[in-house]
Amino acid sequence: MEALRLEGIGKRYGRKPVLEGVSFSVAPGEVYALAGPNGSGKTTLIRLVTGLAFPTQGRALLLGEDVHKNPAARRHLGAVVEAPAAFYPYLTGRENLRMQAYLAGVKEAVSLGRRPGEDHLTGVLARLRLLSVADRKVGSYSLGQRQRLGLAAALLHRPKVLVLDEPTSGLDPEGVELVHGLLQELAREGVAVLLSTHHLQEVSRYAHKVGILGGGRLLDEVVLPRGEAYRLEAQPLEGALALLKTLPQVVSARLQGGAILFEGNPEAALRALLGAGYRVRALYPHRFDLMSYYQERVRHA
Ligand SMILES: Nc1ncnc2c1ncn2[C@@H]1O[C@H](COP(=O)(O)OP(=O)(O)OP(=O)(O)O)[C@@H](O)[C@H]1O
Repeated sequence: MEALRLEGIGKRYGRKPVLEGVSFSVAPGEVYALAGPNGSGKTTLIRLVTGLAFPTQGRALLLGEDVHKNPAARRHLGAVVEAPAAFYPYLTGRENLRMQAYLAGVKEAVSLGRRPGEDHLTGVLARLRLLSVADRKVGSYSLGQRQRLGLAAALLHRPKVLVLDEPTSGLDPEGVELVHGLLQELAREGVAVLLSTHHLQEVSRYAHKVGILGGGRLLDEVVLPRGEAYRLEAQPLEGALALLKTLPQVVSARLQGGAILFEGNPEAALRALLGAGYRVRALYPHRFDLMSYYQERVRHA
């Protein structure tokens, strides 16, 4: 089952539509990045997914449960929407997390002393490299430290879906790398991650899909190639594509701009095509440039 599913979701403020008919889904273990120019609706979408705003059309499902009809669906969710998250400045980072865990009913994080609960809290703090400041008052934290504490708080109850609005803004380069690494790790552990970002180059290293928003609509959804991708020009094109799709050594293949774009073993693909009598004009490695694609897509929207 999809971890997160949006069905034709939209939002109006008064008569002004801010978001219209957006549908997509995020599977467990998948990282979905939302991109789009300022004002395209990314934050609005994230507020809808987390139940902070109500849709004027469509619905958002977390593990099959409607977030707005059934607020308990949010037990599956970890989110950082407003940055920096609100903490008590006169309590330490650890105390703030312990209190949030208590309020959220995360039993394993509230037990005191050298018990497993404390280990869980310490583990989350360590993941965000906050152990050295964990026992300092949050009032003395830098913006980046507070932001990382916000992420730690979102992870306390081991959510199945993590939703983050611009998680790397305001972080230093090390903090940025830490967050990107952590998101990859969480995805490997099976968490579905939805994040909004302006940093396409960075997220394209590990995101599985990028949704491009423009003028309140989902303009495009790009599935990022994971393995080596190749571009192939062959005749007749449609037949060559059909043949490639039958090869076990080819992971995926599709048409793009009068050629075939595929992932898999190029030697096996070439051998099969020549063996079946296709004319192959060119075969070369393909580097997908998400930034150029995005700019092109937004310009022509
Ligand atoms: N409460 C509100 N009332 C009226 N209009 C709003 C409200 N919140 C957002 N908007 C409008 O909705 C549009 C989308 O805003 P949103 O913050 O979702 O965009 P964004 O893609 O997150 O932008 P950015 O990249 O600048 O963060 C904007 O035109 C904004 O002015």
